Amino acid sequence: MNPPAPPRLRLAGIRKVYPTVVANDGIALAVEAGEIHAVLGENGAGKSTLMKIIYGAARPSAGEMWWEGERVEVANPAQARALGIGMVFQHFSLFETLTVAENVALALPGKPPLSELARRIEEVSQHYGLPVDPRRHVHALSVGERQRVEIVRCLLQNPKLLIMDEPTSVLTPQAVEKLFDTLRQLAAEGCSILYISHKLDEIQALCHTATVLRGGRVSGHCRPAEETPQSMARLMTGRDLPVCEHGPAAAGGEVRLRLAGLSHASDDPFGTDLKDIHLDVHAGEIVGIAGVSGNGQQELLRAISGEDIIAEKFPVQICGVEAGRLSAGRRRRLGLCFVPEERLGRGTVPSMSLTDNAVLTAARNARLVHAGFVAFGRARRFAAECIARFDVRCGGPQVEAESLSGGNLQKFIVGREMLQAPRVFVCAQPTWGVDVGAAAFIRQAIIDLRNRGCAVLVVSEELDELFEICDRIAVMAQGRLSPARPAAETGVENIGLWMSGLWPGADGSATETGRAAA
Ligand SMILES: Nc1ncnc2c1ncn2[C@@H]1O[C@H](COP(=O)(O)OP(=O)(O)OP(=O)(O)O)[C@@H](O)[C@H]1O
Repeated sequence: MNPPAPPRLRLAGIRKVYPTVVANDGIALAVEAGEIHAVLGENGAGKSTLMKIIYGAARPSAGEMWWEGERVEVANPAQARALGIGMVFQHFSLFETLTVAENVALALPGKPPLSELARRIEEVSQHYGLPVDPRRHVHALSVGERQRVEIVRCLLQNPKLLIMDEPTSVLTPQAVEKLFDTLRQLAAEGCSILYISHKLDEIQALCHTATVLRGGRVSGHCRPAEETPQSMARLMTGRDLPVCEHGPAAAGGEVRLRLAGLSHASDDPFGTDLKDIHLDVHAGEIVGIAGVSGNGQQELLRAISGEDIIAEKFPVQICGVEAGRLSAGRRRRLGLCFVPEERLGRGTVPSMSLTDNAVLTAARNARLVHAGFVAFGRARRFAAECIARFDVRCGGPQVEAESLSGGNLQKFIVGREMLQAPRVFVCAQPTWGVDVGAAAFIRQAIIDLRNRGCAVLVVSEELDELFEICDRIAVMAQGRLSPARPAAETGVENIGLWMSGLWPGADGSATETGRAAA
């Protein structure tokens, strides 16, 4: 009898030390051909670091990697690709001004003629049900289409192992289903898949096996189909998931944020113009905005936060002040705090420390400036309080924002804004990339903020999240906003229908019922 084939990938004793943290510590892992293997763990558990080591994008401090029975050292991604390892990153790595085919050409060895490449792209995209037009420019593609390009680019190299780091955070539920079909087909053809996600129901639906990391070490293995999301969360965190406590909103709070016929043309030729948006958010309530991204949410958030100054004062009113022409700083002084969707670059300056990043938005509200000078002691204490209260796993207030794992940076930004005791809190995608325990914590913190009388506006693509925390929900489609309905009086299906722009009175002008409901 032949001895069993060695696993496709085997890791032994992988260790990675960063200056302030041991990100991976003695990690062992084996993946067989055709296996879809999840890597689970809280934010900062070391998942992305481990994937980068396998893909040659980070060098381990110690440990061994075996590929189909052979000991290998992967010094860079080109070597990983030559072995047959492909990776789709959490953040896209495409050049927007190039076409799909040109982007793909950049990742392939040699210089295949573009016409030949276009034919191969079409072949692969047809075979795996991933429609992609090789001639289109990337800037004109939706996020779902861009992700298909990333996957097709990997598949053209016939990978034997595909690594996917949180691939579904930007996808609609329908696109997730399609992606899963593709991944199942790949696995059936013998490709191994390493899959990272915080969405435990997705892991259950897709993955055959799972390795759980905690604090950089392997804390367990499981078969997701035999677990529940709760039991997997317990394996990751060592405790039960908290349940959100959400009572009814206090009635009769004053209007803190009013959008009064807000129209605004987007600066971006591929952006969405805002069209006659009406909405009131009262003290002591949470209003959610649902919708597929790219329907004007970014433009709306920019118009509210002051990143975009609009033509007139009255369409944006914050705490009774007509604020449409005020700068972002002046709006913050009125009591507005804001969490943008993009963590690095807009939410924080990547190369600055957490303390300095705290000063950037909390200087006035948290009194971090005294007599015109930054009070660094206070700023450090503020950042340290944020780290402690929001359980931000990092080396301390002095570390650079870019050294935090995605979820921990999100917790820091949300904490920094909430600790300023906002009167109006506007938050985009509050739990993007955040682990289940931290997501429950952030949702409860938003509810507590509302219970203390803050007016809260949450923009999220996750309908379950909106239904869990919001008092009223509106939908954004093609630059328009539907009436906001009490969450208890509507359902996922109804909101899903409205996402295509089909709400009562959606004929181009806000209706009286719409305005009354808003
Ligand atoms: N370039 C870096 N420099 C310093 N520390 C880093 C760097 N990259 C990661 N770390 C640290 O290593 C630890 C593990 O981070 P990693 O990104 O692997 O976690 P993760 O499990 O992928 O988290 P998330 O789910 O939030 O993405 C974290 O404490 C992080 O702060």
